[in-house]
Amino acid sequence: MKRTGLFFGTFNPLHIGHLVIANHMVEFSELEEVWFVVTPRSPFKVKDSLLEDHHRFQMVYEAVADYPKLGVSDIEFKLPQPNYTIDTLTALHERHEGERTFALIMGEDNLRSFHKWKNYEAILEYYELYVYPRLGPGTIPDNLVDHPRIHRVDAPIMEISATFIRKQHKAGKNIRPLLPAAVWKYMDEMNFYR
Ligand SMILES: Nc1ncnc2c1ncn2[C@@H]1O[C@H](COP(=O)(O)OP(=O)(O)OP(=O)(O)O)[C@@H](O)[C@H]1O
Ligand SMILES: O=C(O)c1ccc[n+]([C@@H]2O[C@H](COP(=O)([O-])O)[C@@H](O)[C@H]2O)c1
Repeated sequence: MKRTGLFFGTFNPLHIGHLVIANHMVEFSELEEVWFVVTPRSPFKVKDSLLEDHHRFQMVYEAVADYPKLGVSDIEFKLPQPNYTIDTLTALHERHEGERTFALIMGEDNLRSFHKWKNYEAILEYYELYVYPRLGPGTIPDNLVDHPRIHRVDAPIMEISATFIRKQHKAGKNIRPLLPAAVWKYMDEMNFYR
């Protein structure tokens, strides 16, 4: 059984913040591989110049091509929207039963609002959570502090966002160092976020 960490996001586009976290998890936690799960529509997010699913998928695919322990999943493309993580976990579990065990990777910011996720208690009952530090307001609810299924991993804090990248790229700023080379190339050639 392979222990697979799942890193969910819209990845519009994938940036080095995402890549550093995923790589850190796979090198410095019990996780043996990490998959980026590209989400068509996140429950609490408004669509802001969201590229088509296949373009976001392709950019992740190319960015992780030479990272043997990293992968990308399109499982949510055919699931109902908005995409609730519990439903995706169930679908992945069914598809890979006996072959992989799945865990969730999440920033501290998401852990602070995790109690608003669909069936979050069920997620915690069946899956491990690997949490990395993230700046931002709010506190972690008492019942989630020291929870036996929540593991803290001391990954570096990289405060960049895809929103910043899209906005500044549109404004003509050079944001190239914030993107994996393959993502930059794809985005530039396709004239995205202009
Ligand atoms: N710099 C970062 N460091 C660590 N985690 C991040 C970083 N940026 C985003 N994340 C987290 O990675 C996951 C996937 O990110 P997602 O692409 O959905 O958001 P984003 O990069 O913040 O994009 P946007 O600005 O479009 O909302 C989310 O859980 C998000 O909180
Ligand atoms: O399942 C839920 O209720 C739920 C609520 C909010 C977010 N999520 C997942 O968390 C991922 C990151 O969310 P966000 O809004 O921080 O980009 C997103 O891609 C979803 O897969 C899931």
